[in-house]
Amino acid sequence: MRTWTFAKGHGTKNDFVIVADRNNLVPVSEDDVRFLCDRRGGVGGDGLLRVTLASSIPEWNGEPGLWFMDYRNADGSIAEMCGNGLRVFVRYLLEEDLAAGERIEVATRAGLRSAWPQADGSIRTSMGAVTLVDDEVTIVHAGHSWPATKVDVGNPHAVAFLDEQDGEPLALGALELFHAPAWSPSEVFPQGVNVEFVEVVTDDHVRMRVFERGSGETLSCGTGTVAVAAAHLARQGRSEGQVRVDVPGGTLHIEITDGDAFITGPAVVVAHGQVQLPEPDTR
Ligand SMILES: N[C@@H](CCC[C@H](N)C(=O)O)C(=O)O
Repeated sequence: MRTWTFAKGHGTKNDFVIVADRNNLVPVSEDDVRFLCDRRGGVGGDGLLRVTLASSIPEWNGEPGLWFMDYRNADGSIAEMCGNGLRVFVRYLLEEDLAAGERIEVATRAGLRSAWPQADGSIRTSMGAVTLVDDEVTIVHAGHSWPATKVDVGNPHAVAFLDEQDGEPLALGALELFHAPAWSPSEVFPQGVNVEFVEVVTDDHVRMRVFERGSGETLSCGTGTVAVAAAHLARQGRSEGQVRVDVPGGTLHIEITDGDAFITGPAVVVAHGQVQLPEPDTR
């Protein structure tokens, strides 16, 4: 039996198990991640955030004195970036006195990201460049089809805007039945994809639901809100602007600029504890 210390946090109810392993000494298997994220058999979360020094990560070849956000989806898969996870990661660093200051830099698989804790308790983060890919894709499932825009936010997204023909916006019961493989055909998204369904409120305000690669439907996806904001502005012929994005778990404020994107939103650590991981042959 392995006993690990963990914390639990969330950003707009996109929730994460947080495990610190300063020198990256304790291996974490896909089974371990699935166990930790299991809402009935484990701690429960949409993903795992491992806090480790960038200098201990062989794939990181940037500045060494930073903390590295090692993010895993609930199914154990590795993702390049997690927008909500980044704010929660920074909240954890602050609370554990592992970082301080007006600007905190974090190493991630998608590169260096910055965070600015705000006076109101929210955290603003940089998300890097957003790329809208020209070729439109079609998401097809159970008799419905939606044109979608491919957006890269360090990780892959397909953004579909709903209209009247879809019935009551964002209340399509059928969405509950979706599974990621149904709308991530391997020839279009060989690495899988996160899919956002969007209802437009105004030119600067949208609502969305998201089905995340490796986690299923979640109550929020930070990179997804950035993808949606960029696609929403592009439909208006704009490449920059600010968009309020409502997700089932709350609201995030997105700013798209030339060459960077920013998320401002809440991030909290809600629990600390110890968890006993089963040995591989006793799961
Ligand atoms: N919830 C995250 C995104 C997590 C990774 C995603 N599921 C993927 O596989 O790309 C966010 O807040 O951005």
